[in-house]
Parts: sequence; C-alpha cells; structure tokens
Amino acid sequence: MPDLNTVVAEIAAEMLARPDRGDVATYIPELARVDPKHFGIAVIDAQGEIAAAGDAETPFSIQSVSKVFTLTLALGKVGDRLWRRVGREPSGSPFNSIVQLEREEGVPRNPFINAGAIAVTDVILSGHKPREALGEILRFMQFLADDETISIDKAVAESEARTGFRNAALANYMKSFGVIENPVDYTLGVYFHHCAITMTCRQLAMAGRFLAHRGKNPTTGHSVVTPERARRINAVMLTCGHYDGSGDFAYRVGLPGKSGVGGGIFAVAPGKASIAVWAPGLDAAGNSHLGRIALETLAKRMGWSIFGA
Ligand SMILES: NC(=O)CC[C@H](N)C(=O)O
Repeated sequence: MPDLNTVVAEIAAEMLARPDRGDVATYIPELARVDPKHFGIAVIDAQGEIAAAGDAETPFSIQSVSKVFTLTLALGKVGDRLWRRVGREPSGSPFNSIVQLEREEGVPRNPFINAGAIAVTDVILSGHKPREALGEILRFMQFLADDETISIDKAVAESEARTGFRNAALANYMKSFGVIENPVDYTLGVYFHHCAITMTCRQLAMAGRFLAHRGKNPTTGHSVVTPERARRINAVMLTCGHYDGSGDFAYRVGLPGKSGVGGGIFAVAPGKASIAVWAPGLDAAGNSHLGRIALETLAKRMGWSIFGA
C-alpha cells in the first residue's frame, strides 16, 4: 500500500505545476476574483490521520458542496417524504437548467442540481425564519467539522443574490407548481447563504467523515445518520454529484463526490477516507478541472475506486 502522505504531497506538487487550470466561475462576481493558481487537498483516513498539502488551510466558497449537508439535514427532518419534493435521478443537464421542470411538474430531478437544492432548502426552512434555518445549517457544519470558526462569506452571498436571476427563475417556477412552500425570497436567501459558507479542505474533509464510515464519525463514535442513509447519500453523490459530468466522474474517479463552482470537491472512499480538494478553475460542466484530476490520481494510486483497481 503506498504511503498516503507521500501520495497526497506528490499530487499537490503535480497539480500546482500544471498549466491547464480551467476557468474560474464568473457568473457570481465575487468568485471571479479568486486566483486559479490555488490547489489544496486534505484526506482523513479511518484512524483520523490527516494527510494535507498545498492550500489545504485556505478557506474557499464551498457553493454546491453544501448541498450534501443540506440533503442530510432535510432527510433528518422529513425522512423519505423528501423524495416527493425532489427526485434522485441524474439530470443529464447543466446544474442551473430549467428544462425538465416544465415536463416533470416542477419536481427537480435530484437534490444536487440548483432546482433540487433550492427545494431541499425550502424543506429545511419550513416552520422557521430564514435566519434560524441558516443558523441551523451553519451550526451543523461547525458541529460536523468540530470547528466553530466556520462562517458565511456575506460578500459572496450578496454577490449571488444580486445576480442570481436563474435561481430566482427556478424557484419561482417551482413555486408555481407548489413545490416551494415558503416565500421565494426567503428560500433563495437561505440557499445563497448556505452556498456562501467558506471552509478549508481540512474542515470539509472533517465534516464529511460520517459518509465514509457508515454514518458515524469513527473518532468520536458519534452517529450522524444510519448506515443505510449514509449509503444512499453516497449513491446520490455518485450518480448526480457532478451534474452532467457525473458519468465521466464515476468513470474516471470511481468515488462518490460533490462539486461546487467555487472549485471544491468533497469525495468519499467508503470505509477508507474522507477527501476534499480545491482548485478554483472549472471545466465545461462547472466542476473543478484539477480537482477531478487530483481525485482521479489519488483513487488510482491508492486503489480506492469503488469499482475495483
Ligand atoms: N454548482 C454550484 O456550485 C452552483 C451553486 C451556486 N450557488 C448557484 O446557485 O449557481
């Protein structure tokens, strides 16, 4: 078995040296300012040992990676009734697409495309004020990562609120079918703010450990979800976590993973490790270009693909 620390250090050196960095997201003006030269990686094994390299301690905007955690929270609140409000099939469409909503009565294909994540946020919001719902999401992240310093970048949230016309269209369109229950502005406000949570690779890998270990943090023994639920969340990440790039990600990397337009990817090697990578430049599907290559390299060198070596 290759040494994890060595592999992680090698990957960081290789990624930092590559000229092909992808393009940073520009549709959220605050994200356009991020330097595409960054690369960070953190891997936490079953014993809690952390292998980290590059910019693993630099906070970045987690964006859609937050949707793994809002899905977990919403399932905790309403259980399998959630699947009446959102599907669990890959969309084969870009993350911000609206086309399927018309044909499928306003029910989004899965919880990771924007429409689906907005519907999930609406479930968390129900019965609460926006500030309370957002506080619950943030505290959940802080609890999972065991780190109270995790915060929301208000400038990013406001930047997206000012320019999020597509998300507003998706939310209003779902509202017309009754899929969104709360005032659209409230739901969108919470959604933009949870996407604007900033975390480091190390914090993100910490937060997601329960998904690599049958729903439990293996160090504290604390159970976050049942083993069955962890398995199912991982299944949705594998099939839908990279939008219309999900098939290619499974083919190349072979791990459940969730990307965000901030350039982060959270991935799970079941029973082995919780992983976070960050490289701000994106590919055409809006997934981190070098993040994917780094994970592909890691899975290959460690023999971690869930489909076998
Ligand atoms: N893919 C993403 O990370 C998209 C999240 C972003 N906040 C949006 O709604 O457009």
